Amino acid sequence: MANSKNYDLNCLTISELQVLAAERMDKQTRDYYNEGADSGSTLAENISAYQKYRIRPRVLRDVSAIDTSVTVFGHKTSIPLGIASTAMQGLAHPDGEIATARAAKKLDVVMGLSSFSTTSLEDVKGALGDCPGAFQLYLFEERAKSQKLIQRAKKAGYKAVLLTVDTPVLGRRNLEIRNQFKLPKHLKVANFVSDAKEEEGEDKGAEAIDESKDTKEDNVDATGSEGSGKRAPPSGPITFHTHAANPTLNWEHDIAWLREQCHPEMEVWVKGVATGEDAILACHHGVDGIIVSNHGGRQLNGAMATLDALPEVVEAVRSQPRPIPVHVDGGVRHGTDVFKALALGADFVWVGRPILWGLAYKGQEGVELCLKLLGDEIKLCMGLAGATSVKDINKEYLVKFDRSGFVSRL
Ligand SMILES: Cc1cc2nc3c(=O)[nH]c(=O)nc-3n(C[C@H](O)[C@H](O)[C@H](O)COP(=O)(O)O)c2cc1C
Ligand SMILES: CC(C)CC(=O)C(=O)O
Repeated sequence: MANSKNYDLNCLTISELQVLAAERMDKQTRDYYNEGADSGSTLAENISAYQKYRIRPRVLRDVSAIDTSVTVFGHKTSIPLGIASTAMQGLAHPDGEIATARAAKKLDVVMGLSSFSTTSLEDVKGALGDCPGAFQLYLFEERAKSQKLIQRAKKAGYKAVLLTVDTPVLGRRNLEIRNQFKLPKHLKVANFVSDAKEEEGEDKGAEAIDESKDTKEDNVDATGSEGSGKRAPPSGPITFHTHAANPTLNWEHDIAWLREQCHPEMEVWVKGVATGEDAILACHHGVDGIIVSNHGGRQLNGAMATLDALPEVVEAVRSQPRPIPVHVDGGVRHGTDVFKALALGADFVWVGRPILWGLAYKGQEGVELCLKLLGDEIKLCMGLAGATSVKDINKEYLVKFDRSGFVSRL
C-alpha cells in the first residue's frame, strides 16, 4: 500500500485540488482565475490535447534510480516543471506570492513572477532565496517604466525576463467583464507603487494604483481605442486593464532593446509563441528561449492547444544553426501530461492555475502539495514508462490517436 502518511487524504489529485480551491475562493477570484477567453474552447483544448497521446512503456530497464532534475536558467532544479507567472496572487491567499515563493524554495522549483503581482518583485526574490526566479514582463509603451522594472529585477537577482508576447491587446473574458473585476482595496499592484508615489506625491501613491477605480469600460477595451482605429498610449496610473496590453510590440523594435537591458545578467525569453514561423524569428532576434503558450487560453480563443503547437515550434527551432530551449505551458494537470510534453520535445513545462488552486486551498502548504503531487506523478510515470532521466524522454515513448481512433507512431 502507498505510504498514505505523506499525503493529504482530502486531496490526492489536481482535480480534487481544483474543487477544494473553488470552495475557498470568492466568486470574482474563482472566475478570474479559472476562465478562458470567449467560449473557453482553447482553454478546454489545452487540457484535452493531452488525451490525444498515449504512452508506450518500456520494461526491464532498471528504474531503481530515477532522476527528475533538469537545468533551467543555469540552475539544476528538482523537477522539469516550474510555476508559471500568474497575476495578483493576493486574491487567492493573504500571503500571496510570498507563499508561492516559499513553496518553490522549499521544493527547489523555478518560479515565474508576474509584473502584476500583489507583492513586490524584491520581496518575492527575498522569499525565493537562491532558488531561481524568472520575471515576467509586460513591456509598456512607456519604456522608461519598464526599464526601471527590468533594472530592479536584475538587481534583485532574477535569472531571466519572460517577455509576454501574446497580449498585444487583452483577450475578451466575459466573466471578468460581467463581474466588473476590481482588485480589492487591501491589495495593490505592488511593483508600481513607487512609480505612482513619484508621480502623485507620497500620500496619493496607494490611491494612484487603486484598481478598484476601474470602470466597466476599462474591462471591455484595454486598448484605449475608440473605434476609429486611432489610439493613444496609456497614461496615468498603471493598472492591468490599462497597461498590460501593448499593441506596438514588435520584433525589430523591442527585442534588441530588451536584450541590451537584460544581458548578460538576465536571459531574455519570449512567452506566448505558438508557431514555427515565430520560433524562427525568435532565434534570429537572439532570444535565449521560447515558451510555447496561449496564456492559458485567456487571449485568442480558437488558437491551437499548446501541445498541438509544440511540435512545429520544436522542429523549427531544431532546424536553426543555434537551437534555443523550448518550454511549454497550458493545460498541464498531471505528471503524465508533463511526460508527454517532454516527449514531444519540450525542455521544460510550466503550470499556472493548479498553483493558484494550491494557494487558495492552503497557502504555502497548498502550493507545496500541488508541486508534490505533480512531482510524484512525474517520477511515477517515468518509472512505469522505463525512463530514468529527463533527457531520455523522447517521441519514441508516445503514440497519437486521430479522430477515428487510429493510432500512429510519431
Ligand atoms: C489568473 C491568471 C493570471 C495570469 N497572469 C499572467 C500574467 O500576469 N502574465 C503572464 O504572462 N501570464 C499570465 N497568465 C498565464 C500563465 O502564465 C500561463 O501561461 C497559463 O496559466 C498556463 O495555463 P494553465 O493555467 O492551464 O497551466 C495568467 C494565467 C492565469 C490563469
Ligand atoms: C493582464 C494581466 C495583468 C493578467 C493576465 O495576464 C491574465 O489575467 O491573464
